[in-house]
Amino acid sequence: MTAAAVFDQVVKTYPTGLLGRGGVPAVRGVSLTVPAGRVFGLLGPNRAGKTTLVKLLLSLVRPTSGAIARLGAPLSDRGTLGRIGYMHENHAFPRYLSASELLTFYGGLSGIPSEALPARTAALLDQVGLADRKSEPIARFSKGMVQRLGLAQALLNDPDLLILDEPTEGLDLSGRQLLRQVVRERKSAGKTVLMVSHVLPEVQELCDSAAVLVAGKIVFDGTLPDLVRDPKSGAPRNLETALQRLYQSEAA
Ligand SMILES: Nc1ncnc2c1ncn2[C@@H]1O[C@H](COP(=O)(O)OP(=O)(O)OP(=O)(O)O)[C@@H](O)[C@H]1O
Repeated sequence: MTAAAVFDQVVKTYPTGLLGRGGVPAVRGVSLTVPAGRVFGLLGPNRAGKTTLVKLLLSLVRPTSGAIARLGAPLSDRGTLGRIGYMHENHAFPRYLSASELLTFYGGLSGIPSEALPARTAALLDQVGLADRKSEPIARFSKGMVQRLGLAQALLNDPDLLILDEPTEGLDLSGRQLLRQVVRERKSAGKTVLMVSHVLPEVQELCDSAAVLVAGKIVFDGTLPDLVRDPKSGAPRNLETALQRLYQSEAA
């Protein structure tokens, strides 16, 4: 099975300062494979470079060096973007649109045939619990409602790779339950989910494997059971303890 994403020695330094002479090293030589058909967690402290890796995969920023394969093709193959769904950590939807209009707009951009759009948007709004508010402007939505809409938007094209960046931020208990259900359904359908999250119970419950990024470098890449296993004694630890140890490797 083709990997959903392969990063090979990827470096991303954001240019800063006059004429871009300075630079923020966000990703420093990352080699990583996100297997297809699995739920993969991307973990790490703030500023570790997680969102930058996601932006590189989505061609929102360009790598400084290294190579990236997206759904089995190089980044230059833009067609693969149509097979990805992205739930952003901070949605910037036009607030004058209604939920229904927004999904219709994005559905059109994703190439969904216009005759199929009404049924698709209605089904998704129902799935995320917004059917009764579908005609109201997004400006009237709570944060959790916008998150639900963001999830619906990311699912519009039935993506082979669903990328969730801090998806549970602002979601209430039923919203979190919905998200868990969506992730499980994607996996059962053989699709890949790449999840950036600081919410450890969700990571532990949903992810098959994970990579831990610290200061732009991978410090762990493996299964969840391996992540929580104490390297010396082999005994299982809780995920928070395991991550704290890894995050301390930042200074190394
Ligand atoms: N456009 C940009 N220009 C300059 N520096 C940037 C830019 N975007 C991100 N950075 C820097 O790159 C580093 C990694 O940022 P990134 O957003 O990838 O981290 P993250 O792991 O997603 O963090 P968080 O958990 O806080 O969301 C940080 O030092 C950040 O300040």
